[in-house]
Amino acid sequence: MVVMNASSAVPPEAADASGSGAPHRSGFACFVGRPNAGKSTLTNALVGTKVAITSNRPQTTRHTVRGIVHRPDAQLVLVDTPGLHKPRTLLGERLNDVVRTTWAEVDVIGFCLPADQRIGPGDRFIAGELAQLRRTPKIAVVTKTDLVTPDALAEQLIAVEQLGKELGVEWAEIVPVSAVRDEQVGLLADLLVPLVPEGPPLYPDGDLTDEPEQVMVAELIREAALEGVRDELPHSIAVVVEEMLPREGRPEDRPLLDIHANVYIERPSQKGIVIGPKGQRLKEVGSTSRKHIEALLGTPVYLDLHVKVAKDWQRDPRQLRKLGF
Ligand SMILES: Nc1nc2c(ncn2[C@@H]2O[C@H](COP(=O)(O)OP(=O)(O)OP(=O)(O)O)[C@@H](O)[C@H]2O)c(=O)[nH]1
Repeated sequence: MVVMNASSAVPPEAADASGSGAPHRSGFACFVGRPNAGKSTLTNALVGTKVAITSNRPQTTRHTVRGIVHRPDAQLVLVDTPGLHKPRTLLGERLNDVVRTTWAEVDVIGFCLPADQRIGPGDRFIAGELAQLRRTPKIAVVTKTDLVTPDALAEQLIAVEQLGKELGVEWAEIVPVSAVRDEQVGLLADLLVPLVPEGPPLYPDGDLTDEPEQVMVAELIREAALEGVRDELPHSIAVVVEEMLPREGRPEDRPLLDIHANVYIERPSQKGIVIGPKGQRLKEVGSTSRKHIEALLGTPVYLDLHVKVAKDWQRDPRQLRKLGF
């Protein structure tokens, strides 16, 4: 596969990334891109563990989830943001604010563009915003390369280079990857590392994320609750973990973590969709998310889920705060 050097922003020591002489580097990177561009999947692939939340529905990453790539020569802290989009609700505006704040704080930005989608108005909107961030280096990441032919990929790489020229964004690199096939993911890390400053590790070895556990657990539940829901429900579900406590009186070698969580919807009419006939759907949501939570936390879990209505929570500032926005 090709890597195109759009400019020569990589300092010389990059050639010796894993070599003994190179100084240790550490810093923050974030992936931006339109909804469904593959940002979360790429974060997971780089970190090697499921930390960000993926879904085949757009706009599912609400929280800024960090994954941490530990290497002998560097530590990359990955910040995963929601997609930037034209805001229609208060929640939409808040999400965009989160994205812009994140951009201004990171050392390098990866702009994700799916290989199988034509560059559209959404991508141009983001590229235009990126052009205004003069000092932060940007890598264009062409994602999902496994979905296209080599010819189509080559065309997309050229289109991305063209997009940069047109809107005045200077790409430090343009790199094609497939997160699903784990192709060029390591190379992407190699290209990101030289763009973060020299410095000691920011997080202890072994940490994958500093997102509070409760938020990650809530995201796993939300992801399961969204699965298979076809209409506009994705924008109407929020999950809050009320309590996470080790069950008392358990033998030391057989611990159990009690988790109580509320699934919030906007209208009573949505309750049936989430719960399903005879509660079957909610049961599945519970057992699916429980498995993921157990894998994440490494302990058996008892999960107690309740569905509640928080009327029009997307438009109400007080509700938004309560739900963590
Ligand atoms: N074939 C293929 N599919 C991918 C790849 N990366 C992501 N996908 C799929 O694309 C869809 C969207 O991926 P996400 O990682 O959730 O995208 P995102 O950009 O984080 O999406 P938002 O959270 O909505 O902004 C999912 O169905 C993924 O499985 C890839 O390398 N190859």
